[in-house]
Amino acid sequence: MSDSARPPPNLPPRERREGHRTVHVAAGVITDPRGRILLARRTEGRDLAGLWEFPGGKVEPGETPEAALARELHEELGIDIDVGAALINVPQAYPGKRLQLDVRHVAAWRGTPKGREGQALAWVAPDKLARYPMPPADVPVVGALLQPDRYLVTPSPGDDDAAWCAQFDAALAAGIRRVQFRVHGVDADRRRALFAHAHARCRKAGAGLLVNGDAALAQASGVGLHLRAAQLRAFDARPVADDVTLAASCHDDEDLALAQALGCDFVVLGPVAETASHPGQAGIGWARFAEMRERTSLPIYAIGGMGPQDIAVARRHGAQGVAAIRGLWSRR
Ligand SMILES: Nc1nc2c([nH]c(=O)n2[C@H]2C[C@H](O)[C@@H](COP(=O)(O)OP(=O)(O)OP(=O)(O)O)O2)c(=O)[nH]1
Ligand SMILES: [Mg+2]
Repeated sequence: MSDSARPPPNLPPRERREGHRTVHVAAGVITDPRGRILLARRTEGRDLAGLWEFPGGKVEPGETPEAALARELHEELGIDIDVGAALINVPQAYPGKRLQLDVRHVAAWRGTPKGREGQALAWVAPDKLARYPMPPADVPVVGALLQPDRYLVTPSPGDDDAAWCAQFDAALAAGIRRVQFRVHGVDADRRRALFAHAHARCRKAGAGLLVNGDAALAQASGVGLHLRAAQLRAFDARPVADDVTLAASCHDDEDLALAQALGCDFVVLGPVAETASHPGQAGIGWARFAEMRERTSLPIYAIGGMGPQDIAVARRHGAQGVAAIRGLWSRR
């Protein structure tokens, strides 16, 4: 191999060996007045045949993703569209290629969608999307459509449990809908009381609650379980029932693979940036985050120095959104 043909050395080993090319694809979330979403079934003879996808196709050289989406939806469905807000851009490794799946909302459309290339179409209610088998890159897309973009991890209460409870309520009032209960440095009675508060308030707000590390408490109280990275190696099967939310903290490719194998619903990956709790310790950065995201088919929250202001950049790197303690804990 000549020097000029050699891929850049900063790519991880697998990509370097296989010399993956990147394919940019623009796809659209088309919603009807009843809130149903249009899926198309990939036809026989193509890659990922038989799987359901968000309509769209490859961005041609020199074309913007917006123009590509409008062109593809005209060609494939016979509709004219106005491109809306970006939903998520998912980097995903497929055999022999790297996909960048750039998904936009379709703000408005004219015409009646038809499968002009022989593909089956389905209008699917959001809560039924999981019934449609999809390519790996679409799992984070469905996550971005259905699940919260912020995941609050509770701080420890120090010596003021009342203030902790008040701030917990303020976070829910500010729109937090997914919470990991994690408190250190309190005895069992205080912990029980703080958990009871969190549990009652989340139920009332319709927020999902997960407890850090404690499978028994999760089972007994009917909340989700968030596994610490070290716990990923302690289980060889999903430690809670299928209808109980399971999540995990991940730091590297091996953690991500274990979390996916255990059947996690989502994971947290980082630290992406430097955090107040580990000053001077650099994060992995967005490029590395996206690289790890490529080999996982799960919604992934970015953690480490994150706050609401980072959600947009997180989505551009394939993240579900951000997870944080300080960055999401309301300041009164
Ligand atoms: N449109 C679309 N493609 C997806 C999704 N998820 C996913 O992995 N893909 C992959 C499948 C393909 O490898 C690639 C899209 O390429 P494609 O072959 O459909 O491209 P195209 O519509 O331009 O059609 P073609 O003429 O090149 O066959 O992206 C999705 O939700 N929508
Ligand atoms: Mg297509």
